[in-house]
Amino acid sequence: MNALTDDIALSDYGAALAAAERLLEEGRRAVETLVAPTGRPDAALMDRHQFALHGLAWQVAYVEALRQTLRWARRLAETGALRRTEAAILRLGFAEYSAQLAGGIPMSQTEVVRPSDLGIPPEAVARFLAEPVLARLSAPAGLEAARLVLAGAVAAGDYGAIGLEDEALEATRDSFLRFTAAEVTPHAQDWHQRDELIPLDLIGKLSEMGVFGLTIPEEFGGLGLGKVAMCLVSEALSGGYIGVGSLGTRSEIAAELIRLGGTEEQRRRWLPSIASGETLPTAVFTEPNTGSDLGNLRTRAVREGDVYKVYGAKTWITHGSRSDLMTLLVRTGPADSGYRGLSMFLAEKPRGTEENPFPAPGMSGAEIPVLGYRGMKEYEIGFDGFEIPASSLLGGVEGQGFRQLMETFESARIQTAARALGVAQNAMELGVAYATTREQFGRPILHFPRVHAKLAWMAAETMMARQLSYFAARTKDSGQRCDMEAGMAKLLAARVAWSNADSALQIHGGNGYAIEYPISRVLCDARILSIFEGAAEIQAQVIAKGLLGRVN
Ligand SMILES: Cc1cc2nc3c(=O)[nH]c(=O)nc-3n(C[C@H](O)[C@H](O)[C@H](O)COP(=O)(O)OP(=O)(O)OC[C@H]3O[C@@H](n4cnc5c(N)ncnc54)[C@H](O)[C@@H]3O)c2cc1C
Repeated sequence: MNALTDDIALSDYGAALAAAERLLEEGRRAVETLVAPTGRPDAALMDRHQFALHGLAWQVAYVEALRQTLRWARRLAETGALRRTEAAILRLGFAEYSAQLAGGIPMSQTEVVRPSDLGIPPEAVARFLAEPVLARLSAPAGLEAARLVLAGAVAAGDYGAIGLEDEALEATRDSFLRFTAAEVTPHAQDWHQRDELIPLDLIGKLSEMGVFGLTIPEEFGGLGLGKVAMCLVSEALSGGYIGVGSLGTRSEIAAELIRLGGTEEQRRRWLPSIASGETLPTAVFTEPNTGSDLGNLRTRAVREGDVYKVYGAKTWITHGSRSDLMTLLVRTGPADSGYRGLSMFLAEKPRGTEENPFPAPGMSGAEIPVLGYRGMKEYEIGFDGFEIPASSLLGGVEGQGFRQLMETFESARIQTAARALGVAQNAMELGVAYATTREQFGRPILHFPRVHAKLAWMAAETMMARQLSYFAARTKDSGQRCDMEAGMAKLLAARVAWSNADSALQIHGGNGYAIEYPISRVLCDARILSIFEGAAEIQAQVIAKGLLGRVN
């Protein structure tokens, strides 16, 4: 306990959390008045008051991040493992998020949502700020002391204990961190600059380590691990290169789709070869005119005897060419059938080459050059009579595709949060390395308060987003619905990845803008995280809906 600075005890943090929960309750009530005047949320009012609604979602995410960070600190304290590093994380995190809850949360760089935007009365904010521990938490001297402790720790390679409760998980994490340091980090910048596919021999090594079958049940050839393990592995690999940490994403999506929605025959046919890495899947959902609003997609599959013929256009398909199996979302119902007319197919395809990316009758396409997130390449794909056997309809029943996909979103978003944590960690480490070696005005730039404050905040917020993500993973592992938790984890971790990358690049000065410096890549990689797997605005919508209940 004496690791805690300024005599702020864990019970004081508990009081700060309770005050934040009361403010959140005020926020919920205020937003309900705006969007649910009759008791049930109204879709038109939710659109009209979207800024307030999404502000509420961010409040929820902040309060949950505080709750999970305090839980983490309490567990460490119980085992005597709460050191000055972790205490500084707790201090900075609580001080900053409390201040933002009262003063304004940046939903993006330009959209700061304030309590007044939600309709929270000024008296409620005043009551929150009157909580005695908040004034102590935000005392400048104590905050600066915490920043110095944390900046000193990260400069020595100590980013805080992550507090896993399971030794086997610690071992898994360590082995993947070692693998990443040896096999991924040294090559990442080269793969990015050359815009190359990640080598197949690395994919072979990942297969041997079980990356593609982590969460697939043992009876189907996987390791049968939970989503917490998935987080640790995804984070470790993404900490070297997001492309490597993302190789497993498509396998995770396909395996979840098949495990939950497939027939027994489809499970037996596909899960073992996905688990072994022999089958590389690709997720084929987005279309040129349909991204966030997937329920309106237009690519259609028409039944002709024993086959379906597919017509239409897809885009942004990651690993589209060098993959063997498409999880393909198309319309089998009439054009106006909305999400109820969608079906999911497990469509086999041959692997392509650079010269001929889609060597299959009825299929064509081209690469989309991108800023970052390289290593698997993105493609637009056209279908003109591409044939798939009727037996490849997932679950064997038409019209289930949207529901089947929704079932996988929680898992995919948790995995994306973990990828974001890896990118955030990578950015922070690059920032630390530069700040400790670059000298200006006769000293390492780390020693300037504006530089060490950036690093200390990166360390604090990365840990908070990490604890929130592990919480979402644990909730999923416990078998509960967790679309809100997964959305919060993805929302926050994606923002942290971006802000860490931006701050670390700033620390690099002009060199950060040079393509040869890895931070320039990490900045590009970080930017995608709040767009795909549900844009930040979509996550906020999901969280707010989850909080307010069924919509009229
Ligand atoms: C590098 C990369 C890889 C990808 N990989 C895949 C893949 O493998 N498979 C696949 O199927 N797709 C993939 N995607 C597509 C990705 O999932 C979509 O880009 C994403 O869902 C957003 O869709 P959109 O781009 O059509 O944007 P739109 O849906 O057009 O949205 C544009 C912007 O509008 C805002 N917005 C949209 N709806 C709302 C709303 N309701 N409220 C408030 N604001 C809103 C958001 O700011 C959003 O970013 C990938 C995309 C990229 C860039």
